[in-house]
Amino acid sequence: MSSNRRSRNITEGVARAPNRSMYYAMGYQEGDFRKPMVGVANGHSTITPCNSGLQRLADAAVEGLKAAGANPQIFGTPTISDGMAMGTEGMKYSLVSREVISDCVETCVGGQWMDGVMVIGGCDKNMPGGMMGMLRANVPAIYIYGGTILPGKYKGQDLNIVSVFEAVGQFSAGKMSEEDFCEIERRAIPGSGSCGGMYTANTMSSSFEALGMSLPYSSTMANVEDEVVGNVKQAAAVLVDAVKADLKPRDIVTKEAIENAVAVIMATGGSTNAVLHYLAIAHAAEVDWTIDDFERLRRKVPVICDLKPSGRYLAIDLHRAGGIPAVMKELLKHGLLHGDCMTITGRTVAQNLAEVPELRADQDVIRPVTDPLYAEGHLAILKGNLSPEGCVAKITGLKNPVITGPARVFDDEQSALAAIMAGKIQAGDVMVLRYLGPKGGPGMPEMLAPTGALIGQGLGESVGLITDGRFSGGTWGMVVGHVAPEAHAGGTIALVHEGDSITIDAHRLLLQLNVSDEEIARRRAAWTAPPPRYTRGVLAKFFKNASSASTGAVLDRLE
Ligand SMILES: CC(C)(O)[C@@H](O)C(=O)O
Ligand SMILES: [Mg+2]
Repeated sequence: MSSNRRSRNITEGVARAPNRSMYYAMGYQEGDFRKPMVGVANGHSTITPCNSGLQRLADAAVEGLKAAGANPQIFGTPTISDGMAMGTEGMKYSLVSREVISDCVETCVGGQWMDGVMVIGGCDKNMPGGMMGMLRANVPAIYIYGGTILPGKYKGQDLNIVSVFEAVGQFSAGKMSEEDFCEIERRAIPGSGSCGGMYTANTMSSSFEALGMSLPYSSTMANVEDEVVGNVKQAAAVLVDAVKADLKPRDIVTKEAIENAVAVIMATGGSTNAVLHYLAIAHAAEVDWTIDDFERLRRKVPVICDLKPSGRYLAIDLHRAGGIPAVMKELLKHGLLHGDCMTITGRTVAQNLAEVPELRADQDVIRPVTDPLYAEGHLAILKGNLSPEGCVAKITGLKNPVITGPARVFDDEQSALAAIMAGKIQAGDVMVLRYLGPKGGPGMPEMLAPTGALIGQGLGESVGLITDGRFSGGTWGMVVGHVAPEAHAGGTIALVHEGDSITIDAHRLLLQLNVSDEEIARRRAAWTAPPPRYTRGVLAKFFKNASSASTGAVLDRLE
């Protein structure tokens, strides 16, 4: 056992007799105090299908760690369900839960002097929250993704959660029968596992393989399949080896590793949330990374995976086509990954990929770099007088990459959704959803309800939507999120009047309010910040401490 065994701080020496005595109650025997103590951050929860299949993984983790000669210590991490909270006040707690999870991991690992930790999660924020906690604690660690969900089935159609959000728009526009609407609602989510497209959960899990912090093939497994249990057992042995080698997360999560992760996110068409989360992950890792780094990578890395929301396939189809290793092998072959990055396996990216077969000819989920879906990445950083700090848009596959139109201004999500459902939003409009940022929301909620309804009504290509809030990984269309500075911080988005002309230009990466500087200055002089929506509890803490979306909306930026 390497000299770095941190747990000796709580278990060795005469003075630690009272501390040790507590461990005997946990079944420790004399010899156990020389073994590494490894935490298992168990995200199991019956709140949501994303996390309802995790207990058997936590049980396998305990078994695997004991077999590898470690003392496992299970502790819980919470989750909320983005899919259940979407469109409600509850969605304000979604990004907050990222911070709560990272605090849980950091607190338990630090408080108990753990020698290593395995974090097991499912829903969207579990992954970034777990990674941030692992990086802050910086003891040998591995991430276990609970696994994606299988598709629901109806009338020969593969269904997933985004099918239901889009059905709301179709049904409200009279484009779907009530029977179909109700059947889609009932059948879209067939069991446990995280949302099935390349939405936020699968985006973050896939990127962790590229980051080097989870095992090859693990990020696209289906939760209901037995292979996820085998992955946990293998991960337990790998983690104990990493503890012995003192291989810590910050030895792995370097700037080059983050570039690998972002390259895979671009190649797979991943969620806009990845921008926010990798700004936060880089901050936790003390890696020098800014919002402009995404644009540098976007220009280099093509979209080579045909995945929902804007493509055809689900994460399970990607798994069956070769998984993230197949994507990484294709990118490495074309010099789009750093092959020398160390990974949790103790081997480099290139060594991990050496045995991975070339792209199979019998699949069309993953395309060769030489014949991509889109020659450049999809996650673009737009700037302009509406978002001088930068904001995020998915810009591939847009029929109308440039839109200039009258602003339709809403200071909350519910009134915007009501306007869409009532048919009050027309083609050519640019919806402005504001006071939904990190402070204004607070909690920077995701806007899948309005964007899904626009798609369902067939307005996804003709109506622009900008917000200082976020989007779900299931969002696509002419939508721009993370506008910064946010309205509550006095950003220009707060000064937009109904009917103002706004331009969203995906070619020039521009988000512009077409009003004179003098008029904007006059409006700014007259603007005052509204009072905080919450004055107690986690939302008040988030309001007080959250940094701008352009720096990850983190709570521990001291400068
Ligand atoms: C409900 C979804 C699709 O999981 C969304 O929350 C996301 O961010 O992807
Ligand atoms: Mg989400």
